[in-house]
Amino acid sequence: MSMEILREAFNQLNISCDEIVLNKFEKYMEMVLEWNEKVNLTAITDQDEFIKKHYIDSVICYNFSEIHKAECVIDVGTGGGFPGIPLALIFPEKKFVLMDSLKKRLNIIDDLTSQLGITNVVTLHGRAEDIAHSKEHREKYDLCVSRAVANLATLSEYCLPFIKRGGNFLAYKGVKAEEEIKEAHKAIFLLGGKISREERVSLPGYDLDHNIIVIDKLQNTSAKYPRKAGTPSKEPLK
Ligand SMILES: C[S@@+](CC[C@H](N)C(=O)[O-])C[C@H]1O[C@@H](n2cnc3c(N)ncnc32)[C@H](O)[C@@H]1O
Repeated sequence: MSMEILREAFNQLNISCDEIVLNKFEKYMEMVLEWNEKVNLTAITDQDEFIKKHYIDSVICYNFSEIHKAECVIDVGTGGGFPGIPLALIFPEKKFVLMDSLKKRLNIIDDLTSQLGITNVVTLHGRAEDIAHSKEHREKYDLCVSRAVANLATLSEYCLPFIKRGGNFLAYKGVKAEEEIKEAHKAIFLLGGKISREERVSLPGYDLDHNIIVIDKLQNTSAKYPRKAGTPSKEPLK
C-alpha cells in the first residue's frame, strides 16, 4: 500500500518520476526507519505515515515557480533529510546542500545517499549562525527550504543570509502561520527579505493542510546577521 500512496500523490501534483527514482524513495524510507532504531531521526515509524508526513509534505511545493528556477538549494536543519532528500530525488538536475548542527544525522544521510547513488546531495555540518558567515556559503544559494526548525523570525535569521539577492526562501509551516508572520515582519525586513505570499497547501485525502511562506530576498543581508549562535532563538529580531 505505502508506495501506492506516493504514486497517487505524485499523480495529483503532476510529478513524473520513473521506477528507479520511486525505488530510491522506498529504500531511503526503509533505511531511515532501520537507522531510527539506533539514532533518533524521526518520530514517525509507520510507512504510510512516513510517506505522507515526510515525502508528500516535502514535495508539496513542486509546482512553485521558485523551486523550478533555482539551481542551488540549501535545506537548513534537515534532520533526517526533509524536505531536502525528496526534493533532490524529484529534481535531479539541481544541487542540494543539506545542513544540520547534528553530525550523527548527516553521517547517516551521507551513508544512505552514497548507497542509493543520490549524487546531487551534499551535507554540511554546523550551526546556521556560524556557517552563514562563511564566504563559501553566504548569499550563494538560489533557494533555501526549511521545515520544523524554529519560529519564523528566528528561522529567517538562520536562512536569509544564505540566499542570493533575487533568490527565495520557502518556510514550511503549519496551519497557524499567521501569528508567526505577524511577529516576523520586522525581522524579515531587517534581513533583506519580503514576504511574497503565504500558500495554503493541501492535498485531498492526505491529511495535509499546511502553509508555505514564500519570502523573496530583495537586499543583501547586513554582515551583522545572523547574530552569534543561540541569540536568534533566545532573542528573535523584532
Ligand atoms: C525538528 S528537526 C526537523 C528536521 C527536518 N527538517 C524535518 O522536518 O523532519 C530540527 C532540526 O534542525 C536542526 N537545527 C536546529 N537549530 C539549528 C541551527 N541553528 N543550525 C543548524 N541546524 C539546526 C536540529 O539539529 C534538527 O535536526
